[in-house]
Amino acid sequence: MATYIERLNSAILAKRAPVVVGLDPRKEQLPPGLMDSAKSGHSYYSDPTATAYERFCFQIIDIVAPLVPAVKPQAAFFEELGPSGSLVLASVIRRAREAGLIVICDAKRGDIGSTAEAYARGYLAGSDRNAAPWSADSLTVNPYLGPDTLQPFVDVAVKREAGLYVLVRTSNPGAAGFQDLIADGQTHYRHVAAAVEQLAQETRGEQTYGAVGAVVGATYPQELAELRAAMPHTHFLIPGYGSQGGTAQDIAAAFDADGLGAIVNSSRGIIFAYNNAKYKDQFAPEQWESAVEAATRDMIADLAEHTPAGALGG
Ligand SMILES: O=c1ccn([C@@H]2O[C@H](COP(=O)(O)O)[C@@H](O)[C@H]2O)c(=O)[nH]1
Repeated sequence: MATYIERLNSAILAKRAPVVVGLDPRKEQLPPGLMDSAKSGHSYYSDPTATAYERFCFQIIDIVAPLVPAVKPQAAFFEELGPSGSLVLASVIRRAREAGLIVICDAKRGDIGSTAEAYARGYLAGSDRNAAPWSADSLTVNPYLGPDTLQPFVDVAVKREAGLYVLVRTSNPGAAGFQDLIADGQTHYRHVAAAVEQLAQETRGEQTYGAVGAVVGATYPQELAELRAAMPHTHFLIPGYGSQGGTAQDIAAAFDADGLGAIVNSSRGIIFAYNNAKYKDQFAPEQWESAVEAATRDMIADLAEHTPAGALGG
């Protein structure tokens, strides 16, 4: 089999796009008709919203699978629905993997070591899709509990050829509140970055990038450039492009000269593009799928034009 980074890089090179489409279904923003048809027709799930989320995500997967290497389901929107949402999350992950997509599950897990191991076993399937019930290729991880709590995730990830993305510098407006606090003359996020880079080095084998990556927000271009220099073996998952204001120019520094080293997420900007001012005039709400495709293609072209991702496959 192949490691997470080998599978991810070959998918990025095949699609010539370092783009991950976020699957963040929100009931109030679903395209017209989806909720009504889920309520009226036969459904496997007791909650019609769960049925609507599954259909919506399956349709998005079908549209984006030929265009991008990866999807990132946001566990929160599925968990919000309770047990049926958790079943849909598993089913969406499975469907995405069957479509050939790399799946980054954004669940931001973290706990004391022995509990962290259970999270890792539940989410990290890696190269063997049947190895975990939520059979993701990689998982986002919260490092707040300390370095010892990252190790169980790393051990499971290495064993199963899976990946991790540890929160280092997040995209939200209040990121600096805790992450920029100084200890021993350095910001908290730089301490986390040093630990993550160490784990990336330990797990990279012959590859440039290790199994342990970092979440770095597109909304803080200066910190992103600084972290890229400090973390040469760490793959970056970059949220904050599009809806949160991050631009392609803001994230150009994240890529290496081959256009690798980072993958950029957009969730609302793609899946709810039909509702976005840029696409509203071109597509009626019933044409929401065409809006998804147009927004995905536009993001790919934007990154190709304004970042070293233009070098992919070239
Ligand atoms: O620092 C972070 C970490 C995670 N996220 C998640 O990414 C997506 C972003 O969605 P958009 O609609 O493209 O803004 C969402 O699932 C967040 O929970 C993040 O934004 N920032």
